Amino acid sequence: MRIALVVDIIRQEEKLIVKALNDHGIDYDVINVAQEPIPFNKALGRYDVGIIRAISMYRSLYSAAVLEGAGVHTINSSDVITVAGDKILTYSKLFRAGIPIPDSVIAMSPDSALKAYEQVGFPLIDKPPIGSWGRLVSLVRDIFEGKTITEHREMIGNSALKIHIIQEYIKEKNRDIRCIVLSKDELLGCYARNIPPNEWRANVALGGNPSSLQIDEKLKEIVLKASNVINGEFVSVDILEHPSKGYVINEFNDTPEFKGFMLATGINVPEKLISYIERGFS
Ligand SMILES: Nc1ncnc2c1ncn2[C@@H]1O[C@H](COP(=O)(O)OP(=O)(O)OP(=O)(O)O)[C@@H](O)[C@H]1O
Ligand SMILES: [Mg+2]
Ligand SMILES: [Mg+2]
Repeated sequence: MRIALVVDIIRQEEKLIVKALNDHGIDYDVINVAQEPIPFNKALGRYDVGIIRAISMYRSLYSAAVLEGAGVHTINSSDVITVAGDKILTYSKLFRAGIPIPDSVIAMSPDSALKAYEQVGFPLIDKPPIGSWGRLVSLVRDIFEGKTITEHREMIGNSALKIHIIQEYIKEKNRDIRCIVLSKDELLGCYARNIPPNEWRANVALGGNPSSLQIDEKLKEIVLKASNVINGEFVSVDILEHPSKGYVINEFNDTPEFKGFMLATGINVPEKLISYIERGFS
């Protein structure tokens, strides 16, 4: 077995994956796509599996696509990255499958965003379809803040960031829930991320404080159902707790960070991932 580990910036997570590969005595190459070009070349087929870990969504997406061209099994696949990396595409699949998501309106210009603000009502959340670590996820409390957000977004030179997901602000608990799923039907675990002072977001990157969580049947059911819908092979899922709807799926991530998860659950994620690959994806 030979593995390609695709990275751009090497985080603690990638170091832990390398350690698990070494512990299992598996042959691997680290391909840093921030430095090395990758050819459409059948020789890439020497890899059985590509573990896709670039921080940049587009680097991940296109690396997966090039490896798949040579017949490599990628985790995650370019199809999964396309959907999970884009919150609107994710919501489309989940909504169609009847899986609860935050009530959301999509606006594609500043004028339509201002209309959507009125429809949804303040306070609300406005975020772009693409992004991570909570960046640009905005709490909009009134029309003045809304006008500021729409003007700023319009100045960003990236088409996807000019699109607005305008959604209800779900503030039932001062936390969100993060789960990791492997192979679509194994829920590795979940933990709570508690929102720090002077924040509305729970991201660990923003100071969110990980704590352990009892997983109930409803949580397990919605997470696995949603993961099946988006076909995620190794994904993380963010869940919000809604006062009347119960659990709602906020988003998926196709390149899960798992430092906080390991701290809160004690579950060795890279070990599970490499064992799953070694078993032949079962
Ligand atoms: N509709 C909402 N209601 C309440 N809080 C929200 C809502 N949407 C986002 N948040 C908060 O903001 C955080 C970041 O939002 P989200 O997960 O959508 O963005 P992200 O940048 O993709 O995050 P990640 O780093 O997990 O990829 C969430 O973890 C949650 O705490
Ligand atoms: Mg995300
Ligand atoms: Mg998130």
